Amino acid sequence: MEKYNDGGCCHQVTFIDQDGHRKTSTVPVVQELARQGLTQLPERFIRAPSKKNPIDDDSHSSGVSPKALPVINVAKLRAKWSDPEGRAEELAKLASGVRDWGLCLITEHGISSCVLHGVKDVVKSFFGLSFEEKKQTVGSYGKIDNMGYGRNFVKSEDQPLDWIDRLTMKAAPVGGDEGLNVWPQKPENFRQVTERYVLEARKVLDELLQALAEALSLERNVFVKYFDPTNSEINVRVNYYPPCPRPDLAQGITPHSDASALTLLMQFDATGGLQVLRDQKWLTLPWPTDALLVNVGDFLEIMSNGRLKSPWHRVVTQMEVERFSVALFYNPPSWTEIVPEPVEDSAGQDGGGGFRKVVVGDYLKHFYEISPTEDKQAIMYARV
Ligand SMILES: O=C(O)CCC(=O)C(=O)O
Ligand SMILES: [Fe+2]
Repeated sequence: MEKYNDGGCCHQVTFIDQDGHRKTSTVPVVQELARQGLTQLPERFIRAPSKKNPIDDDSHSSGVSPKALPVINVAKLRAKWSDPEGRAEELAKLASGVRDWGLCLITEHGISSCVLHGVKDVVKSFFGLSFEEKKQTVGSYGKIDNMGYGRNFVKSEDQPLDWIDRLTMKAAPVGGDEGLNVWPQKPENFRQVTERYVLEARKVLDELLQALAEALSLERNVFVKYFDPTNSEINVRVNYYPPCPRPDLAQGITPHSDASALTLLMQFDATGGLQVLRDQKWLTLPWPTDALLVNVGDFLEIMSNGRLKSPWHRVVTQMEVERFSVALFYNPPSWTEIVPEPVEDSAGQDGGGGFRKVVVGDYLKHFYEISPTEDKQAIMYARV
Protein backbone atom coordinates (compact mmCIF):
# COMPACT_ATOMS: atom_id res chain seq x y z
CA MET A 1 0.00 0.00 0.00
CA GLU A 2 1.35 3.42 -0.99
CA LYS A 3 2.26 5.52 2.03
CA TYR A 4 0.67 8.90 2.36
CA ASN A 5 1.60 11.72 4.59
CA ASP A 6 -1.17 13.92 5.91
CA GLY A 7 1.48 16.49 6.79
CA GLY A 8 -0.35 17.11 10.05
CA CYS A 9 -3.36 18.41 8.12
CA CYS A 10 -6.37 16.89 9.84
CA HIS A 11 -9.94 17.80 10.53
CA GLN A 12 -11.08 17.25 14.12
CA VAL A 13 -14.47 15.54 14.28
CA THR A 14 -16.74 14.91 17.22
CA PHE A 15 -19.45 12.28 17.07
CA ILE A 16 -21.72 10.21 19.27
CA ASP A 17 -20.86 6.54 18.85
CA GLN A 18 -23.26 3.58 18.85
CA ASP A 19 -23.14 3.35 22.64
CA GLY A 20 -24.04 7.01 23.01
CA HIS A 21 -20.50 8.09 23.96
CA ARG A 22 -19.08 11.36 22.71
CA LYS A 23 -15.88 10.71 20.76
CA THR A 24 -13.33 12.89 19.05
CA SER A 25 -11.32 11.71 16.09
CA THR A 26 -9.21 13.14 13.30
CA VAL A 27 -9.69 12.67 9.58
CA PRO A 28 -7.24 13.58 6.83
CA VAL A 29 -7.86 16.69 4.75
CA VAL A 30 -8.68 15.34 1.30
CA GLN A 31 -7.44 18.41 -0.54
CA GLU A 32 -4.01 17.94 1.04
CA LEU A 33 -3.97 14.25 0.06
CA ALA A 34 -4.89 15.10 -3.51
CA ARG A 35 -2.10 17.69 -3.69
CA GLN A 36 0.42 14.88 -3.16
CA GLY A 37 -0.67 13.25 -6.40
CA LEU A 38 -1.39 9.85 -4.87
CA THR A 39 -1.85 6.99 -7.26
CA GLN A 40 -3.55 4.78 -4.70
CA LEU A 41 -6.41 5.48 -2.38
CA PRO A 42 -5.62 5.62 1.37
CA GLU A 43 -7.35 2.76 3.13
CA ARG A 44 -9.72 4.90 5.16
CA PHE A 45 -11.43 6.01 1.95
CA ILE A 46 -11.93 2.57 0.43
CA ARG A 47 -15.55 1.64 0.37
CA ALA A 48 -16.61 -1.97 0.05
CA PRO A 49 -19.31 -1.90 -2.62
CA SER A 50 -22.57 -3.36 -1.41
CA LYS A 51 -25.41 -4.64 -3.52
CA LYS A 52 -27.43 -1.59 -2.58
CA ASN A 53 -24.59 0.78 -3.28
CA PRO A 54 -22.28 -0.39 -6.06
CA ILE A 55 -19.66 2.29 -6.55
CA ASP A 56 -18.65 1.71 -10.10
CA ASP A 57 -21.85 0.66 -11.75
CA ASP A 58 -21.33 0.82 -15.50
CA SER A 59 -25.01 1.15 -16.04
CA HIS A 60 -25.10 4.44 -14.16
CA SER A 61 -24.68 6.87 -16.94
CA SER A 62 -26.77 5.11 -19.51
CA GLY A 63 -30.43 5.54 -20.07
CA VAL A 64 -30.90 9.17 -19.05
CA SER A 65 -31.54 11.39 -21.93
CA PRO A 66 -31.13 15.04 -20.98
CA LYS A 67 -34.69 15.54 -22.15
CA ALA A 68 -36.03 13.23 -19.50
CA LEU A 69 -34.84 15.46 -16.68
CA PRO A 70 -37.32 18.30 -16.13
CA VAL A 71 -35.93 21.74 -16.96
CA ILE A 72 -38.17 24.47 -15.57
CA ASN A 73 -38.14 28.00 -16.87
CA VAL A 74 -38.88 30.08 -13.76
CA ALA A 75 -39.65 33.19 -15.83
CA LYS A 76 -42.55 31.27 -17.38
CA LEU A 77 -43.87 30.39 -13.93
CA ARG A 78 -43.97 34.13 -13.21
CA ALA A 79 -45.93 35.01 -16.34
CA LYS A 80 -49.36 34.79 -14.74
CA TRP A 81 -50.84 37.70 -16.73
CA SER A 82 -48.58 37.94 -19.76
CA ASP A 83 -48.61 34.26 -20.77
CA PRO A 84 -51.12 32.23 -18.75
CA GLU A 85 -51.01 29.32 -21.21
CA GLY A 86 -47.23 29.06 -21.18
CA ARG A 87 -47.37 29.22 -17.40
CA ALA A 88 -49.93 26.41 -17.19
CA GLU A 89 -47.69 24.26 -19.40
CA GLU A 90 -44.67 24.97 -17.21
CA LEU A 91 -46.65 24.13 -14.07
CA ALA A 92 -47.72 20.81 -15.59
CA LYS A 93 -44.09 20.06 -16.46
CA LEU A 94 -43.07 20.96 -12.92
CA ALA A 95 -45.70 18.68 -11.42
CA SER A 96 -44.91 15.63 -13.53
CA GLY A 97 -41.14 16.22 -13.51
CA VAL A 98 -40.74 16.71 -9.78
CA ARG A 99 -43.20 13.91 -8.96
CA ASP A 100 -41.16 11.63 -11.13
CA TRP A 101 -37.60 12.69 -10.20
CA GLY A 102 -37.88 14.59 -6.90
CA LEU A 103 -35.79 17.27 -8.57
CA CYS A 104 -35.54 19.59 -11.55
CA LEU A 105 -33.11 21.93 -13.25
CA ILE A 106 -34.09 25.59 -13.29
CA THR A 107 -33.30 28.26 -15.85
CA GLU A 108 -34.22 31.97 -16.16
CA HIS A 109 -34.52 32.14 -12.38
CA GLY A 110 -33.43 35.77 -12.23
CA ILE A 111 -30.36 35.25 -10.03
CA SER A 112 -27.80 37.29 -11.90
CA SER A 113 -24.75 35.61 -13.32
CA CYS A 114 -22.71 38.25 -11.52
CA VAL A 115 -23.99 36.93 -8.18
CA LEU A 116 -23.37 33.32 -9.21
CA HIS A 117 -19.86 34.11 -10.41
CA GLY A 118 -19.23 35.99 -7.19
CA VAL A 119 -19.99 32.84 -5.19
CA LYS A 120 -17.73 30.78 -7.41
CA ASP A 121 -14.89 33.28 -6.97
CA VAL A 122 -15.05 33.46 -3.17
CA VAL A 123 -15.34 29.68 -2.82
CA LYS A 124 -12.34 29.08 -5.07
CA SER A 125 -10.39 31.76 -3.33
CA PHE A 126 -11.09 30.13 0.06
CA PHE A 127 -10.07 26.66 -1.14
CA GLY A 128 -6.99 28.21 -2.76
CA LEU A 129 -5.67 29.15 0.71
CA SER A 130 -3.18 26.92 2.46
CA PHE A 131 -4.57 24.57 5.11
CA GLU A 132 -3.15 26.76 7.89
CA GLU A 133 -4.72 29.87 6.42
CA LYS A 134 -8.07 28.13 6.12
CA LYS A 135 -7.95 27.05 9.75
CA GLN A 136 -7.05 30.57 10.82
CA THR A 137 -9.80 32.21 8.87
CA VAL A 138 -12.73 30.04 9.95
CA GLY A 139 -13.60 27.79 12.89
CA SER A 140 -14.77 24.19 12.89
CA TYR A 141 -17.38 23.32 15.45
CA GLY A 142 -18.73 20.34 17.27
CA LYS A 143 -21.11 22.63 19.10
CA ILE A 144 -23.28 23.50 16.13
CA ASP A 145 -23.71 20.42 14.02
CA ASN A 146 -21.88 20.40 10.71
CA MET A 147 -20.75 24.02 10.86
CA GLY A 148 -17.45 25.51 9.82
CA TYR A 149 -14.59 24.10 7.79
CA GLY A 150 -13.89 20.43 7.38
CA ARG A 151 -16.44 18.47 9.36
CA ASN A 152 -17.43 15.32 7.66
CA PHE A 153 -20.34 12.97 8.20
CA VAL A 154 -18.25 10.82 10.51
CA LYS A 155 -19.95 8.37 12.88
CA SER A 156 -17.17 5.95 13.79
CA GLU A 157 -13.42 5.44 13.61
CA ASP A 158 -13.65 2.63 11.07
CA GLN A 159 -16.29 3.90 8.65
CA PRO A 160 -15.07 4.57 5.08
CA LEU A 161 -14.63 8.30 4.62
CA ASP A 162 -16.05 10.39 1.79
CA TRP A 163 -13.58 11.96 -0.64
CA ILE A 164 -14.63 15.51 0.20
CA ASP A 165 -13.80 18.66 2.17
CA ARG A 166 -16.66 20.84 3.30
CA LEU A 167 -17.43 24.31 4.54
CA THR A 168 -20.82 24.90 6.14
CA MET A 169 -22.37 28.16 7.28
CA LYS A 170 -25.68 29.12 8.83
CA ALA A 171 -26.86 31.97 6.64
CA ALA A 172 -30.25 32.34 8.35
CA PRO A 173 -31.68 33.12 10.80
CA VAL A 174 -29.39 36.02 11.58
CA GLY A 175 -27.41 35.14 14.72
CA GLY A 176 -28.24 31.43 14.26
CA ASP A 177 -24.53 30.65 14.39
CA GLU A 178 -24.56 31.80 18.02
CA GLY A 179 -21.87 34.33 17.24
CA LEU A 180 -19.27 31.69 16.34
CA ASN A 181 -16.84 32.33 13.55
CA VAL A 182 -18.48 30.09 10.94
CA TRP A 183 -17.91 32.54 8.09
CA PRO A 184 -14.44 32.63 6.57
CA GLN A 185 -12.72 35.98 7.10
CA LYS A 186 -10.77 35.33 3.89
CA PRO A 187 -11.48 36.30 1.21
CA GLU A 188 -12.87 39.37 2.91
CA ASN A 189 -16.04 39.51 0.83
CA PHE A 190 -16.94 35.82 1.35
CA ARG A 191 -19.87 36.49 3.65
CA GLN A 192 -21.23 39.49 1.79
CA VAL A 193 -21.20 37.71 -1.56
CA THR A 194 -22.74 34.52 -0.19
CA GLU A 195 -25.46 36.40 1.69
CA ARG A 196 -26.41 38.25 -1.47
CA TYR A 197 -26.82 34.91 -3.23
CA VAL A 198 -28.87 33.54 -0.34
CA LEU A 199 -31.19 36.57 -0.46
CA GLU A 200 -31.87 36.10 -4.16
CA ALA A 201 -32.07 32.33 -3.93
CA ARG A 202 -34.60 32.55 -1.14
CA LYS A 203 -37.04 34.48 -3.34
CA VAL A 204 -36.77 31.78 -5.99
CA LEU A 205 -37.24 29.00 -3.44
CA ASP A 206 -40.39 30.65 -2.04
CA GLU A 207 -41.76 30.99 -5.57
CA LEU A 208 -40.98 27.35 -6.30
CA LEU A 209 -42.69 26.21 -3.10
CA GLN A 210 -45.80 28.09 -4.20
CA ALA A 211 -45.59 26.80 -7.75
CA LEU A 212 -45.14 23.22 -6.54
CA ALA A 213 -48.27 23.47 -4.38
CA GLU A 214 -50.23 24.88 -7.29
CA ALA A 215 -48.84 22.26 -9.63
CA LEU A 216 -50.13 19.58 -7.24
CA SER A 217 -53.58 21.26 -7.18
CA LEU A 218 -53.12 22.35 -3.57
CA GLU A 219 -53.69 25.79 -2.14
CA ARG A 220 -50.68 27.94 -3.19
CA ASN A 221 -49.44 28.67 0.32
CA VAL A 222 -49.62 25.22 1.89
CA PHE A 223 -45.83 24.78 1.80
CA VAL A 224 -44.58 28.34 1.99
CA LYS A 225 -46.73 29.08 5.07
CA TYR A 226 -44.20 27.19 7.22
CA PHE A 227 -41.44 29.66 6.36
CA ASP A 228 -41.02 33.14 7.73
CA PRO A 229 -38.53 35.81 6.72
CA THR A 230 -36.97 36.11 10.17
CA ASN A 231 -36.72 32.60 11.57
CA SER A 232 -36.49 30.17 8.64
CA GLU A 233 -33.19 28.38 8.42
CA ILE A 234 -30.76 28.41 5.53
CA ASN A 235 -27.57 26.44 5.74
CA VAL A 236 -25.03 26.87 2.98
CA ARG A 237 -22.70 23.96 2.39
CA VAL A 238 -19.76 24.15 0.04
CA ASN A 239 -18.68 20.69 -1.13
CA TYR A 240 -15.22 20.34 -2.61
CA TYR A 241 -14.34 17.08 -4.36
CA PRO A 242 -10.62 17.03 -5.27
CA PRO A 243 -9.41 14.73 -8.06
CA CYS A 244 -9.45 11.16 -6.81
CA PRO A 245 -6.89 8.43 -7.68
CA ARG A 246 -9.53 5.65 -7.56
CA PRO A 247 -13.07 6.79 -8.36
CA ASP A 248 -14.01 3.11 -8.53
CA LEU A 249 -13.25 2.71 -4.81
CA ALA A 250 -14.17 6.04 -3.24
CA GLN A 251 -17.29 8.10 -2.94
CA GLY A 252 -17.67 11.88 -2.86
CA ILE A 253 -20.80 11.82 -0.70
CA THR A 254 -22.41 8.70 0.64
CA PRO A 255 -26.04 8.08 -0.45
CA HIS A 256 -28.56 10.25 1.39
CA SER A 257 -31.69 12.31 1.10
CA ASP A 258 -31.54 15.93 2.27
CA ALA A 259 -32.89 17.03 5.66
CA SER A 260 -34.35 20.16 4.07
CA ALA A 261 -37.63 21.27 2.55
CA LEU A 262 -35.93 22.29 -0.70
CA THR A 263 -32.24 22.24 -1.63
CA LEU A 264 -30.83 24.58 -4.26
CA LEU A 265 -27.56 23.43 -5.83
CA MET A 266 -25.00 25.10 -8.01
CA GLN A 267 -21.87 23.37 -9.26
CA PHE A 268 -18.72 24.56 -10.94
CA ASP A 269 -15.51 23.51 -12.62
CA ALA A 270 -16.98 20.13 -13.51
CA THR A 271 -20.21 18.30 -13.93
CA GLY A 272 -21.01 14.62 -13.78
CA GLY A 273 -20.68 13.96 -10.05
CA LEU A 274 -24.27 13.86 -8.84
CA GLN A 275 -26.18 10.61 -9.15
CA VAL A 276 -29.71 9.69 -8.23
CA LEU A 277 -31.16 6.26 -7.56
CA ARG A 278 -33.96 5.36 -9.96
CA ASP A 279 -35.39 1.90 -10.41
CA GLN A 280 -32.50 0.48 -8.36
CA LYS A 281 -29.90 2.05 -10.67
CA TRP A 282 -27.57 4.96 -10.03
CA LEU A 283 -27.98 7.50 -12.81
CA THR A 284 -25.59 10.37 -13.47
CA LEU A 285 -27.66 13.49 -13.90
CA PRO A 286 -27.25 15.37 -17.17
CA TRP A 287 -26.75 18.63 -15.33
CA PRO A 288 -25.01 21.33 -17.36
CA THR A 289 -22.63 23.42 -15.21
CA ASP A 290 -24.48 26.68 -15.71
CA ALA A 291 -27.95 25.47 -14.60
CA LEU A 292 -29.13 25.34 -11.01
CA LEU A 293 -30.68 22.20 -9.61
CA VAL A 294 -33.49 22.04 -7.06
CA ASN A 295 -34.29 18.91 -5.12
CA VAL A 296 -37.08 17.93 -2.78
CA GLY A 297 -35.95 17.33 0.80
CA ASP A 298 -37.51 15.16 3.48
CA PHE A 299 -39.59 18.02 4.94
CA LEU A 300 -41.32 18.66 1.63
CA GLU A 301 -42.01 14.95 1.32
CA ILE A 302 -43.70 15.14 4.75
CA MET A 303 -45.54 18.45 4.03
CA SER A 304 -46.85 17.07 0.75
CA ASN A 305 -47.79 13.80 2.49
CA GLY A 306 -45.67 11.81 0.07
CA ARG A 307 -47.00 13.38 -3.13
CA LEU A 308 -43.39 14.50 -3.64
CA LYS A 309 -40.47 12.33 -2.64
CA SER A 310 -36.98 13.34 -1.66
CA PRO A 311 -34.54 11.66 -4.03
CA TRP A 312 -31.91 9.24 -2.73
CA HIS A 313 -28.68 10.64 -4.15
CA ARG A 314 -24.91 10.43 -3.87
CA VAL A 315 -21.82 12.00 -5.42
CA VAL A 316 -19.13 10.07 -7.24
CA THR A 317 -15.52 11.19 -7.56
CA GLN A 318 -13.60 11.75 -10.77
CA MET A 319 -10.01 10.99 -11.70
CA GLU A 320 -8.36 14.17 -12.91
CA VAL A 321 -11.18 16.50 -12.24
CA GLU A 322 -12.02 18.68 -9.29
CA ARG A 323 -15.59 19.71 -8.69
CA PHE A 324 -17.31 22.15 -6.37
CA SER A 325 -20.96 22.37 -5.43
CA VAL A 326 -22.76 24.84 -3.22
CA ALA A 327 -25.90 23.50 -1.58
CA LEU A 328 -28.41 25.79 0.03
CA PHE A 329 -30.74 23.95 2.43
CA TYR A 330 -34.02 25.78 3.07
CA ASN A 331 -35.96 24.86 6.22
CA PRO A 332 -38.78 26.18 8.38
CA PRO A 333 -37.84 27.32 11.91
CA SER A 334 -36.90 24.38 14.11
CA TRP A 335 -39.98 24.65 16.38
CA THR A 336 -42.41 24.43 13.42
CA GLU A 337 -44.91 21.61 13.46
CA ILE A 338 -45.44 20.25 9.96
CA VAL A 339 -48.88 18.83 9.32
CA PRO A 340 -48.97 16.69 6.15
CA GLU A 341 -51.53 17.83 3.56
CA PRO A 342 -54.44 15.40 3.73
CA VAL A 343 -54.96 13.09 0.78
CA GLU A 344 -58.19 11.54 -0.32
CA ASP A 345 -58.60 8.01 0.97
CA SER A 346 -58.57 6.67 -2.56
CA ALA A 347 -55.19 8.27 -3.37
CA GLY A 348 -53.24 5.17 -2.35
CA GLN A 349 -49.50 4.79 -2.05
CA ASP A 350 -48.40 6.68 -5.15
CA GLY A 351 -50.82 9.55 -4.70
CA GLY A 352 -49.41 10.02 -1.22
CA GLY A 353 -50.54 9.56 2.36
CA GLY A 354 -49.13 7.78 5.37
CA PHE A 355 -47.28 10.66 7.03
CA ARG A 356 -47.86 12.12 10.50
CA LYS A 357 -47.12 15.55 11.89
CA VAL A 358 -43.56 16.22 13.01
CA VAL A 359 -41.66 19.08 14.61
CA VAL A 360 -38.78 20.22 12.38
CA GLY A 361 -36.14 20.23 15.16
CA ASP A 362 -37.16 16.74 16.36
CA TYR A 363 -36.86 15.32 12.87
CA LEU A 364 -33.45 16.94 12.33
CA LYS A 365 -32.18 15.46 15.59
CA HIS A 366 -33.38 12.02 14.55
CA PHE A 367 -31.97 12.41 11.03
CA TYR A 368 -28.49 13.31 12.23
CA GLU A 369 -28.52 10.63 14.90
CA ILE A 370 -29.14 7.78 12.48
CA SER A 371 -27.47 9.07 9.30
CA PRO A 372 -25.74 7.86 7.24
CA THR A 373 -27.94 4.84 6.54
CA GLU A 374 -27.88 2.19 3.81
CA ASP A 375 -31.22 3.30 2.44
CA LYS A 376 -33.87 5.93 3.02
CA GLN A 377 -34.61 5.17 6.67
CA ALA A 378 -34.75 8.51 8.47
CA ILE A 379 -38.11 9.44 6.99
CA MET A 380 -39.73 6.34 8.51
CA TYR A 381 -39.79 8.46 11.69
CA ALA A 382 -42.50 10.59 10.07
CA ARG A 383 -44.63 7.66 8.93
CA VAL A 384 -47.93 6.88 10.62
O1 LIG B 1 -22.34 17.89 -4.97
C1 LIG B 1 -23.49 17.69 -5.31
O2 LIG B 1 -23.89 17.79 -6.47
C2 LIG B 1 -24.55 17.27 -4.29
C3 LIG B 1 -24.24 17.63 -2.87
C4 LIG B 1 -25.24 17.08 -1.91
O3 LIG B 1 -25.96 16.16 -2.17
C5 LIG B 1 -25.37 17.70 -0.57
O4 LIG B 1 -24.58 18.61 -0.21
O5 LIG B 1 -26.31 17.30 0.17
FE1 LIG C 1 -27.69 16.09 -0.82
